[in-house]
Amino acid sequence: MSGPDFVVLTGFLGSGKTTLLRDVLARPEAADTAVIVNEVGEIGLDAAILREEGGPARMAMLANGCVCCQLGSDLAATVDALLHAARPGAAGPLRRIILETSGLSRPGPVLRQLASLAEYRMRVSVVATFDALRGTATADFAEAAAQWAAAHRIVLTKADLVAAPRLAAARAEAAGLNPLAEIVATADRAAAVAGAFASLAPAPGRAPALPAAATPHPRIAVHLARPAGLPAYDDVATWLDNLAGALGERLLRLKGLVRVAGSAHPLLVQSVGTLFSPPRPFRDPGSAEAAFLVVITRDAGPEEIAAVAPAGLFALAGRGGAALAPPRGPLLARAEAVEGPGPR
Ligand SMILES: Nc1nc2c(ncn2[C@@H]2O[C@H](COP(=O)(O)OP(=O)(O)OP(=O)(O)O)[C@@H](O)[C@H]2O)c(=O)[nH]1
Repeated sequence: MSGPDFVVLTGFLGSGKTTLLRDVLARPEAADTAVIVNEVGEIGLDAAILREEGGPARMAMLANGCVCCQLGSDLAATVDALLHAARPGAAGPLRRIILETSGLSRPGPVLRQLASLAEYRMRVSVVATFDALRGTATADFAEAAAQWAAAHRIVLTKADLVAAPRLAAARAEAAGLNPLAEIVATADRAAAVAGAFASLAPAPGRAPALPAAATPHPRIAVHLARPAGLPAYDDVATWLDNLAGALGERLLRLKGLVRVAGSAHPLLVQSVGTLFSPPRPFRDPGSAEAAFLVVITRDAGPEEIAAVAPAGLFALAGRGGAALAPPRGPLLARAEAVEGPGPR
């Protein structure tokens, strides 16, 4: 049996995370939702209603049964406390936990902390806000680029402040930055709020379409890598390791299905930043022939990826900016296993 959905709500400073949270908490279906916020005051909670002072998590029960909790120093302990908290009058177990992260944080380290809670079998996903008014203006911040690239879903905010053509353009920008993400782009605020936190549908086992034009920001590139043949597992593992080492923080996201010699099913391979989920067989029948990796990078051109050893393992197609920065060389922080979201 699987546990609750765990949504990491990310997005740059001022992009509308707290407003989105406040709006979802006002909905009747939020009764089985818990939220973890950095600043209790942010969503208009009176600190005085927080009833647990000494425990690992300070909590408040909202009128509709939703639990609100302040992030403690230890995320795992906070989540643990939430899942075990008594909820008077609540119908059943929590169905969803939403963590609002700081506007200047990257999702990767949060996902790493969640890996220690694997026993709860939560379905973890990353939802990022994208300010329709500002668009890609914040993409020069490495954190903003990392947030969008990590997202399974990107929600356009401030749609009420822009005209329909700008909303459509913003949708295309978001899709161009991360073709793996589902995009919620609607001027209907209620639909946007509901869509932002709905359970994610499984993704088809095929490569997403690359944007027809360059990505909407010159420093962010989306590459489609296809294996040149049927590689050995060890060669793919070495290539991924070398890619993470060569790009370091410039590797924003990687996801795909790769057939390897001796395996009946393609392997689902994915990372958020350089944090890799353990590769696992992807048994979707429609994916038997699938073989592709989508690699989203910042300041890294296709030639740099093509040079990763073993060279020639993948053939590259790419869209995006030129390599602006020289390779930084292997980072000490290496790929680390995280329990990522399921195949999508
Ligand atoms: N008109 C309009 N204003 C919005 C919307 N979303 C957010 N805002 C405004 O934008 C500002 C920032 O919104 P927040 O929700 O606080 O953004 P945030 O991402 O939580 O910001 P940080 O906590 O600083 O990272 C506030 O003044 C909000 O009222 C929206 O959909 N429409």
